[in-house]
Amino acid sequence: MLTIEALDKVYKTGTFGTSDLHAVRQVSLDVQRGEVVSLIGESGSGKSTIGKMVLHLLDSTGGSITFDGRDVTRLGFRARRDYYRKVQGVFQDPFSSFNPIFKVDRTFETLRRSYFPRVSGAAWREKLEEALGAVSLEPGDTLGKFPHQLSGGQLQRLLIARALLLDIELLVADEIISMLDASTRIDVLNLLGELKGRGLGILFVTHDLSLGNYVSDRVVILYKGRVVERGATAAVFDDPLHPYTRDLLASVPHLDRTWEEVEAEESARSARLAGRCLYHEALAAQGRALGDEVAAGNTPADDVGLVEHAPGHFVGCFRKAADEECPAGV
Ligand SMILES: Nc1ncnc2c1ncn2[C@@H]1O[C@H](COP(=O)(O)OP(=O)(O)OP(=O)(O)O)[C@@H](O)[C@H]1O
Repeated sequence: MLTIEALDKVYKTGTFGTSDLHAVRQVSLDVQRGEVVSLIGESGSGKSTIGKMVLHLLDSTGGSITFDGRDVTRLGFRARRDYYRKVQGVFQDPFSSFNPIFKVDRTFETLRRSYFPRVSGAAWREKLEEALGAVSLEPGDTLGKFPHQLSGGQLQRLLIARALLLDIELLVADEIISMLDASTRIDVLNLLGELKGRGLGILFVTHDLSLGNYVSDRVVILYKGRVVERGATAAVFDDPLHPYTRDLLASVPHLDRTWEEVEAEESARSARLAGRCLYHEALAAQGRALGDEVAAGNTPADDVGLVEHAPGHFVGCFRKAADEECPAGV
């Protein structure tokens, strides 16, 4: 459904826009129907920039984004409208998505005017109640209220309901639960699970590894704008290969294990992987001469800058992720 290939974003910064900030580098990933893919990385790793490019809120600098095979990086007005019927985003702060001086209903009315001008009042009401039901909200509890009269979780559900009114196929969920309290978080996560069960594809943007683990089928680990590892959630979480992924995982508290157990496991893994770069080893095993491939202008991997270390489990160069260049020049 959604395919991103070698996506790049350079922001112009500085007073006169003379400096470049390379926020997203050669990122490739895909999201299929009925699948949750988590984009995980620390603050500043480029997650939101990718989400915004998918939502056409930002232009990319290079690479491609296709939806069902159609390039969506350059859309005209009408094509953009059609795209937004299928792809919608929900963001971190639900309060800032509503105008505090209007009742929440206004958000739905705006949508109705833009997309459903010919739908009768009764039919619209039915459709709205159905969408609210899908996110477990009672119309009587939420409609007719001002944003400050509702909780963050209720507002976030209203935004998801708004997206559902368009029969979307892909939801970009950017840190949508970071501002919610623990019990509401689980409700919203479970809701995402239900929506996925109904065939929705979800690109779930988070800095929180445990959330990524909870909801997603596949994870993409991002570091300084670059994908360093990606694969099935269980594969990446059970056998993290890239040092950055391992650092991220080691920093998550485990309720079921003592700190000593986690440390022992991590030092055994570090010893196993010490001094090795699985990226280069895998390429060597595939009999590829890195230098020759690069000189020929080829991408020396199955994916941009990644090798498939195990089926579906991709890893990048261990050193390129840091600011230093890859010693093999890839
Ligand atoms: N409009 C902009 N102009 C210039 N630089 C930007 C702009 N937006 C983001 N950046 C920079 O691009 C990099 C990636 O930012 P981005 O917001 O995508 O990261 P993120 O992983 O989503 O972080 P967070 O989790 O904190 O939102 C950061 O260094 C950020 O400062």
